[in-house]
Amino acid sequence: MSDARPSEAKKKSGKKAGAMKPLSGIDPVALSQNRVVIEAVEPMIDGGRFAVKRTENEDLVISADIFCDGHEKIAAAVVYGETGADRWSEEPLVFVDNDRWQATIRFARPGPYRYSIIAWRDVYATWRDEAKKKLDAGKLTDLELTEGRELVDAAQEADRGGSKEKKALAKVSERLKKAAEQKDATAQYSLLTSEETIALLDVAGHRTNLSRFEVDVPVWVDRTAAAFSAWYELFPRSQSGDTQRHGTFDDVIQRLPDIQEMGFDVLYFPPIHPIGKTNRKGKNNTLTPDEGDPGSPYAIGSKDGGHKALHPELGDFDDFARLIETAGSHGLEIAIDFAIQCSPDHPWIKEHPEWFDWRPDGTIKFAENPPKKYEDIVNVHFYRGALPSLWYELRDTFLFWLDKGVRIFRVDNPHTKAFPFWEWVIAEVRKVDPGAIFLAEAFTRPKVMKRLAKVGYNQSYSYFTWRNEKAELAEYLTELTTEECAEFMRPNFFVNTPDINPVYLQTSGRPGFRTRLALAATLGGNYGVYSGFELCEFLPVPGKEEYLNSEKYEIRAFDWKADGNIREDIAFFNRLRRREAALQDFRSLAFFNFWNDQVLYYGKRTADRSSYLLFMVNLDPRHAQGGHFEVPLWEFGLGDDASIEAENLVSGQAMTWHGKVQHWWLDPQQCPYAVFKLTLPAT
Ligand SMILES: O=P(O)(O)O[C@H]1O[C@H](CO)[C@@H](O[C@H]2O[C@H](CO)[C@@H](O)[C@H](O)[C@H]2O)[C@H](O)[C@H]1O
Repeated sequence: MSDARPSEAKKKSGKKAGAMKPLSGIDPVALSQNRVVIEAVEPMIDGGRFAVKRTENEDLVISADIFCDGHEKIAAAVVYGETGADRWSEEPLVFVDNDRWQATIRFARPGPYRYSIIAWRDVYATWRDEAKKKLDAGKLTDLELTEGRELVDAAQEADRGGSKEKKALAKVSERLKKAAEQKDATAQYSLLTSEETIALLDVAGHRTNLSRFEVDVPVWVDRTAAAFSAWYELFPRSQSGDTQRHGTFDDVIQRLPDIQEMGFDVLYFPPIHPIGKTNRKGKNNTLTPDEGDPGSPYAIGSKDGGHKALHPELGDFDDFARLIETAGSHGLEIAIDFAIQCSPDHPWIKEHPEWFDWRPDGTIKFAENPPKKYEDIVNVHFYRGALPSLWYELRDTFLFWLDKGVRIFRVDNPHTKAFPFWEWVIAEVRKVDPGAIFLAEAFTRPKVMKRLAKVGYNQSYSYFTWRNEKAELAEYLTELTTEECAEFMRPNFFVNTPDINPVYLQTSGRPGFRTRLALAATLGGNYGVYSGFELCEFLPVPGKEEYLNSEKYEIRAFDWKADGNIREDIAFFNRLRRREAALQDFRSLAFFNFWNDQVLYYGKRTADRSSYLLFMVNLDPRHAQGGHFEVPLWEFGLGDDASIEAENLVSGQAMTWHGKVQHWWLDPQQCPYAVFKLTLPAT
């Protein structure tokens, strides 16, 4: 049973070993400690370079391939704790299949954590296994019992367990000795295999050939809102109800009950800072503004201040504080835009010329996101003279707004800024508030979007806005929910934005708005709506995805309860999201068969099936679509002919589906979606 140590082996062999100097430089004694292999650890991002993301109390299922040479038993555990903490916890890994082991852990509070895996040869379990086989074969000898007793004795010397366990072990050892003196094999065997002795050795016994996975895998834990939230975006200046009067924070306060009624969690504003005059844009993105045109709020900075100032016509910091507080009392958290760019009138340009990229003719290039041109703003530079002073100023700007009660930041165009800056500044802000949330507004190449999520962004804009067909929706959602990116990237499914008036919505009428709402609210953990969506606003600048008379360039007024609105649909889905746990886990998604390419059919569920929802969405806004579909009876352990209760959550009608194949019909003029809650029939 025991491993002969090299010196003992040499003594026993009686021969003189050759020159014991490794030619390869590899010390065989040190290497022999790595008998237990730990590999293919999941989840882990880029070898541990970036953190896996979870929310507070969300399951983190960890798995790894763990094995050892020979046939001996092994044991393994996840060790985990807060980054930098002195003491970590331990959770045993359980063998699954094919050398794969698994454990589930959770973290209760937002912050940085780490986990690793340890594994060892479990010589005591191996002894029990062999002793049992011999006992069953009637061949258990004194020798086996002696080996068992030696393991208990050796455990007393191990550097594990406390004085309580050591005392208990000494007692077991004493009892074993007595039984051995009395040649009582039965007593020895039952004591050596008793639950008490097993538990004692578990806590205090040697861990032979203990291996530790070489990486302490980082895990970032967010508050729940990072993964599950419904956003509503509005321009505060358009909330007065009068195009001739600039809206104020108090006007926004007046609108809070209305937004609460629709059930949103986050109320997000485009920039609320002073707006520059130089190169100001006029209505419909023209470069010839009329006197009195308010300009794009993204053209930040004027004589009234920059990123730490408020647009004077919106109100002052007292008004803003009142808005934050009142929003909170309506269950709404305020998110603001963080757009690192400057109007040519921004105070930074004079105060910190070194932060900008001056051209030989003494000008600064205006910003663009090809093919879009932003003639009214210039970008800062992130290196050279801007490093590190600009980085600290931006960090302090985030902290400034944290101090004002803002904890959610939608960051404009982060892919055009430096990745290292984001990694640094997000870490800095999280030191002050681990619950701060950053949403990356980057519509760019997939790998760039993923990198932003890896360096710390909690949420990401996505391509959802342009995925309309059944196959492309299923393919995109499958990627987001099942591939590696699901461990670190959380999309926010915006149905529209002030920059995106999707062609589908321009052409689909009210049914299309209801369809896109149903998809975003039920497929997305996070989803968002830009105001006007509830009114089915769709008028585009001809041939473009831009809204005609966009609020980006003028003050608008809306009748928020105009006929034909879809506020009830929005409220329905937001209520459902809050009530049904199945909708709160973005990844609990499965697509099922509906034999019609115009109907997307999918399910969301909790692990215990206590919340199990099915969704059918007609993607064709013009025609009724129907067909046969499969009821996932197998998910409940039922056969194809079994029955299941299905409650239609749209109509409230309860029904029983008998058998796996059923039929449904979706008329977009009536309702383009159906939602069913499944439960097993009462027995
Ligand atoms: O470039 P994106 O498509 O990611 O859009 C975001 O950033 C733009 C620049 O900040 C912003 O554009 C708006 O503001 C500009 C500066 O004032 C202005 O020139 C553009 O015409 C206007 O659309 C866009 O709104 C934002 O979402």
